[in-house]
Amino acid sequence: MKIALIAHDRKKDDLVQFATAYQDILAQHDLYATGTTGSRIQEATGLTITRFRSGPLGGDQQIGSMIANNDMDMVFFFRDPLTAQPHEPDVTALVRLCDVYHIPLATNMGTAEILLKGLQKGLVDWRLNAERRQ
Ligand SMILES: O=C(CO)COP(=O)(O)O
Repeated sequence: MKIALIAHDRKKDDLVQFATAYQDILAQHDLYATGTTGSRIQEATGLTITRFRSGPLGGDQQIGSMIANNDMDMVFFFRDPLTAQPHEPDVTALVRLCDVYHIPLATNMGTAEILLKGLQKGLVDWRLNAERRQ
């Protein structure tokens, strides 16, 4: 499975904590992240992560491009609902593409835990068998 990990600045500690707690599961998958989030998780866990640009510099759009190419299976995007982002249109676009392509998306820790436990139990395997859409 290809999994994207993204967090806004005030949510990065949460995502690092999450990735640390579940690193054994995450290590079994191909991980992608926006620039700064990826660095933080790599430092904390040693997980191998393909890093894109920082979110405000296009990283959200790079991950969105993978989704549009049906090349991403799950997204953990810990958004900060209390801080305006300079690249808000990119944030909205990424969430929208997840909905367009039926990509499981967790935007907070509560959903993230359920999603990852579901992944571990094989509940998301339908993605691997699904017809590739273009
Ligand atoms: O801004 C982001 C998501 O919208 C995240 O980008 P960084 O991981 O580079 O901080």
